[in-house]
Amino acid sequence: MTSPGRSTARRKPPHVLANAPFRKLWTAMSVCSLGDWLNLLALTALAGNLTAGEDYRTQSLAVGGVFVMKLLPAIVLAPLAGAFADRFDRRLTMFVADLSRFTLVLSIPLLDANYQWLIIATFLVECVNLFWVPAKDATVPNLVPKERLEAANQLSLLVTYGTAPVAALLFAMLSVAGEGLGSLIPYFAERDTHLALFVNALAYLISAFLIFTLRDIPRSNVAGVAAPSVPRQIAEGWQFVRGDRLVRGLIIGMLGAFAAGGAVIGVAKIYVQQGLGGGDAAYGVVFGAVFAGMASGMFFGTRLLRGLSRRRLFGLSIIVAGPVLAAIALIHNLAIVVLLTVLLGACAGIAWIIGYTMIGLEVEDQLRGRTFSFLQSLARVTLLAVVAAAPMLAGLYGSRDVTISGEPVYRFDGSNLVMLIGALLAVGVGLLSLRHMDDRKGVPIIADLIAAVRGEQPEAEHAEASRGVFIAFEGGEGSGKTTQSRLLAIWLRDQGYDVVQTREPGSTKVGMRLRAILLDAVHQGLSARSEALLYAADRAEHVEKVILPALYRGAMVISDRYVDSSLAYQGAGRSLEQEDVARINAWATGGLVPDLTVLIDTPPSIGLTRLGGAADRIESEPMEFHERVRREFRALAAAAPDRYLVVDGTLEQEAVSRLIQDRVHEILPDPVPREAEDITGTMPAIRD
Ligand SMILES: Nc1ncnc2c1ncn2[C@@H]1O[C@H](COP(=O)(O)OP(=O)(O)OP(=O)(O)O)[C@@H](O)[C@H]1O
Ligand SMILES: Cc1cn([C@H]2C[C@H](O)[C@@H](COP(=O)(O)O)O2)c(=O)[nH]c1=O
Repeated sequence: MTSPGRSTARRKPPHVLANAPFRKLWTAMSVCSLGDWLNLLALTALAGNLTAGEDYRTQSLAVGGVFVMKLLPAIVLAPLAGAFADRFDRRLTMFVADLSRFTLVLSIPLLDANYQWLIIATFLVECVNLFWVPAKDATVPNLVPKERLEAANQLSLLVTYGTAPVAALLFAMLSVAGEGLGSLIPYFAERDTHLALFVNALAYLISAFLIFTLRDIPRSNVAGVAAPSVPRQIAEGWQFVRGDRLVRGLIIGMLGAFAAGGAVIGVAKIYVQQGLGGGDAAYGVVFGAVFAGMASGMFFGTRLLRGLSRRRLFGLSIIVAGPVLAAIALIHNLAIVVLLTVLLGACAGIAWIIGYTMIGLEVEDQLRGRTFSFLQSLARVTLLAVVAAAPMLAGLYGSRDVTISGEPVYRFDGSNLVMLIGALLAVGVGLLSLRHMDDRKGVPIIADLIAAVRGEQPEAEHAEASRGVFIAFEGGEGSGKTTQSRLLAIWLRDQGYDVVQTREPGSTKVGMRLRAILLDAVHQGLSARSEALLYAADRAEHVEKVILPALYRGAMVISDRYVDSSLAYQGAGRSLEQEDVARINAWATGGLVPDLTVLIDTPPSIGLTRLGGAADRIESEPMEFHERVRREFRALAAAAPDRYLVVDGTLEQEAVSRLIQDRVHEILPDPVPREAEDITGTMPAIRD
C-alpha cells in the first residue's frame, strides 16, 4: 500500500503581531475600541440620567437622540473622511483625532454638561472618529506584508467587536465604583457616569501617545479615490444583489436582524431603568450580555449544529430570536433578562457569521467589496432609522399599568411594545429569508433540527448505503473534474480501496442515450424543464444501477458531477425555480447526498479555453450563463461547508490533487472491511 500523498510541511510565517509597528497600531486600535464602546454606554446612560426626573417620553427621546448623533456623521460625512485619509498624513490625522476626542469627551464631565452639550459633543466625537478609522484602515497595509493582511484584518475585527463585552463589564464596574467613590469624593456623588467618561477620555489619550510614537507610518500618501457616497453605494450594490436570490435572502435576513437589534438598543437604557428598575451597572451587564451571546453564537452555534444546512440555520436563528425577544420584553426580571439576552445575542451571532461567510464565498472577487459596503451602508441607514424611531415610538406609547380589580399588577410601557414589534419583525424576516434560501425543501425542518442537535446526518432513504463513501466532483466546464476524479481514483486504488469512478450524464445504458440527447448541439431549443427532467432521469438510473450497488458493497464511489450540477446549470443557469429542481432530484435520488463534494472552482473564462473540439449544446451557452453556474456552485458550497471542499482550479494539477487527497484522507474508512478482519480473526493459526 502506498502512503498517501500528504503535502510537505511548509515553514509557518511569523504571527502578524510579531510585527512591532503593527502591534503598536493594534494596541492603539484596541484601546480606542474599548473607549468607543465605553463612550456609547456612558453617553446613553448619562442622557437617561440627565432626564431621569422627566416623563417617560422625554427620557426615551433623550436616549434616542444620542444614538442618532452617533450614527448621523457616518452617513453624511463618510466619503469626505475617506478622501481625507488618502490625501493627508495619516499619523498626524490619527494623532489630532485622538487628541480631539480626548478633549471633547473630557469636557462632558468637567463642564458638568447639560443635555445640549452632550448631544453636540457626541456628534463631534463621531465626526472625528470618521477621520480616525479610514486613516487607520489605510495604514494597516503600509505596516503588514500582503500575505499577512487577512490575519491583520481579522485581528482588527476582533478588537472592534471583542472589546464590546469588556467595555460593558468595565462600565458596570465603574458605575459601582463611581457610586462608592461618591461617599469619599463629593464630586462623584450623583455623577454615576463621570468615572466611565474619564476612563473613556484616557483611552483616547493613550491611543494618541501610541500613534505619536509610531514612526513607521509613511508621511505622504498617494492620493486615492474617494469612497462613493452612501446612497451611491446602496444603489450600485442593489444592482447586483437584486439578481441573486441567495444574496437577496441573506441581505434581507441580516438587515432584519439589524432592525430588530436596533429596536432593542434604542430602548435598552429606558427598559433597564424603568422596566427592570436597574441602574447603570445593570445597563452595562445587559449590553455586555448581547455581545457575550454574539461571540458564543459565532463560535459554538455553528459547531453545535454542524449537520444542519447553513441556509436553514441562518433563517432559523433569526426566527428563534423573535420569541426570545418577546420573552425579554414581557419578563420583568433582571437575571432572566440577562440570560435571555445572551441567547438573543447567540442567535444574532449565528446569523451574522453565516451571512457574512456566505456572502464572502458567494460573491465574485471584484463585486465582493461593493456588496459588503452595500450591506454596511444599508445596515447603517437601517440602524439609524430604527434607533431613532424606537425611542420615539416608545415615548409616544408611554407607560401603562395593567390592573386587576383596580390594583396595578403589570406595567407595560413603550419599550416593551417596541421589543415586541422587533420580535415580530425577526420572525417575519427569518421566515422570508428561509423562503428565499431553503435548500432542503420538502424535508421537515424540525426533523432536520432534531437530527442536527443529536449530531446525526440528515435523513435519507438510503441510510444503509453508508458502508461505502460517496464523493462527487462539481465545477464548471473545463474546471478539471475529470482529471482530478481520475487521479483520486488512482490514489485510492493504490491504497487498496475498491473504487468506482463514474460520471453524469451517461454512466448507464439509458444514460448514454440521454447524454447524446442532452449534449448534441442539434437539440437546440430543448425546453429548460425537459432538460432538468432528463438530467434527473439519468441521475435516477445512475443512482439505482451504479452508485447504490457500489455503496452497498462498501466501495468508494467517485462521481464526475451529481445533483449540484442540476441546481447550478438548470436552476441558476436556466433560471428554473431552485426548489423545483431540488425536489425532482431529491425524488430521483431518494435523497442520496454525497459524503463529500469537491468543487473545483475555475473562472469560466479559463475553463472554457481549456476545452478542445467543438463546443456542445451547453458549453456554447454565453459567458453570463457560465458565470451564474459558477456563482451557484460556490453558494451551495458556502451553505454546507462541512460537506464541501472548494479548491482553486487555477492551481497546478498536482497542487489541486494534494488538497483533495488531504481532505479525502479525513473521511477514509479502513481499507480492509471490518468483516474481513473478523474472518481473519477466526482463521486457524498457520502451522508449518
Ligand atoms: N489545474 C489545471 N491546470 C491547467 N489545466 C488543467 C488543469 N486541470 C485540468 N486541466 C486541463 O483542462 C482540460 C479540461 O480538464 P477536465 O477534462 O479534467 O475538465 P472537466 O471539468 O472534466 O471538463 P468538462 O466538465 O467540461 O468535461 C484538460 O485538457 C486538462 O488537462
Ligand atoms: C450532470 C449535469 C450536467 N450538466 C451539463 C454540464 C456539462 O455541460 C454537461 C456534461 O458534460 P461533461 O463534459 O460530462 O461535464 O452537462 C447539466 O447541465 N446538468 C446536470 O445535472
